[in-house]
Amino acid sequence: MKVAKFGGTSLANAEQIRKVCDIVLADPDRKIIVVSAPGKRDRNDTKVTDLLIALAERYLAEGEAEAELAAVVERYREIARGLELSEEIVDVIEADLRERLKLDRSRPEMFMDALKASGEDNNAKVVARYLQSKGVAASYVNPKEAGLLVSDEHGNAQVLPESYEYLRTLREREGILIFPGFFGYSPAGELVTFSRGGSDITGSILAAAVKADLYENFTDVDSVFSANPNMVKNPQPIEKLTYREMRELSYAGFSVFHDEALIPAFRAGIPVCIKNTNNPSARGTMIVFEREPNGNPVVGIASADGFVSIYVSKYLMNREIGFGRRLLHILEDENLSYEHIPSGIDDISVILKEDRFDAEIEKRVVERIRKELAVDDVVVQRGLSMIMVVGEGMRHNVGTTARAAGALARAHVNIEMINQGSSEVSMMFGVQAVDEEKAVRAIYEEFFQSGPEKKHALEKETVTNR
Ligand SMILES: Nc1ncnc2c1ncn2[C@@H]1O[C@H](COP(=O)(O)OP(=O)(O)O)[C@@H](O)[C@H]1O
Ligand SMILES: N[C@@H](CC(=O)OP(=O)(O)O)C(=O)O
Repeated sequence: MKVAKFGGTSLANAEQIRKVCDIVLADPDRKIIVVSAPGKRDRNDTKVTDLLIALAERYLAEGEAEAELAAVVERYREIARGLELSEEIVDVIEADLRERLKLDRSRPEMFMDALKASGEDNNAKVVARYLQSKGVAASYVNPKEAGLLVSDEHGNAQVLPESYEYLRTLREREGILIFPGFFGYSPAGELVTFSRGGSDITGSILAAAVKADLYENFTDVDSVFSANPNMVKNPQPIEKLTYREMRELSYAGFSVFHDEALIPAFRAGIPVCIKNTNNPSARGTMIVFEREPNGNPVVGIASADGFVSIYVSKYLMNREIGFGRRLLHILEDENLSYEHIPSGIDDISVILKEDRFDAEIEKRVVERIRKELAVDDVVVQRGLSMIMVVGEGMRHNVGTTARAAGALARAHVNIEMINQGSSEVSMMFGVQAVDEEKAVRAIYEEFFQSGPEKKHALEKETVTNR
């Protein structure tokens, strides 16, 4: 049995949905189908999830949002017409949205999640209806009734372990099951969404629960590439990645697959395949426990902007017991999580996501660090990008850091910080956001375009993350 997830771009309009259904019907093992909300039809389009956020925001602010509601309903109307479905499904969707708008607005996060999730929920109903119209035994599955239980952190849910047992019973159901991605229900029965892009997580949970032979993740590119194709022209496709490599890469900016989506499949030992809805015969990228080395220590280079660094220095910091704990405690009091902590003898930097660190929080945090930790200096630097260089082969390969740093120096990119990840399969460079693309291209050229003479032939062992 296979679980197949189709992303927003794969379901953006009627033509795409027809392709998806052809793919589903082409393989009888594709039994559980996870769908996203309709995504962008072209570069300048808006995803239905973003239309729904706009709808919820306006309704929360003004108690009225007819234009925003109409924009969402129109997307489904266009799809229903293109699929030659009766208009009745559009009425059902509009009625559903109007019901959701009646929910308690005094709890904006709950209200927002209910609206956001309608994108996948209604799309799952459309896809099921279309398959039924073709005489296929397909049915929509409601995540509540199926037992997809999640924590109650709105917009950032985590699956609860008991879900797996409930969801396992999906195996026994007849026909093709169309399951909406992106949300589950808290034990109190409230709808809660995963973070953005979270339909990938739903697919992984279901694949783990039903012990699928394969989790297929259909998107709009032939494979995962060794660098973001929006930054590097024709980057090398990747045939195979280990779970650990993919987790590092997706965490660090490969938006093609959600970084939290790997864990359920990994724990259950389910291989993941990233494939293209628009070119299903392309082999795609397989994500597995281990892969053969290919002579290149680096498999991919990811990047993301929007980071801030808090640099703290204090003479003899290394001898002060509890310094790190007290520093992190200050962040914990502000409900801040951190991303990286490169450190030296007398200094330490804490890297955070910038969007959660506004000027007010910054002032409080800096004051407390100065006062409570009696430091020599504390400097906040905003506008940073993190470049992550990833590859299992880096564990056995001396000199990878020097090659990457050399490439950055030649491209005149100033390195603000380096963190050789403890996982040994990644290294991180902090650079100014303006230099992000230049940095990615420079490292890409070093490891993927410099000719065979530069490739390290040292990597002998099978790379593994078992
Ligand atoms: N390294 C990469 N390899 C492949 N695609 C990437 C990479 N980095 C970023 N992307 C982008 O991810 C996109 C697919 O992800 P997403 O838009 O979330 O798709 P979906 O709608 O299928 O969920 C691709 O179109 C591509 O622009
Ligand atoms: N529609 C949701 C969830 C999702 O996974 O979407 P997509 O498959 O289009 O990335 C979002 O936009 O966040």
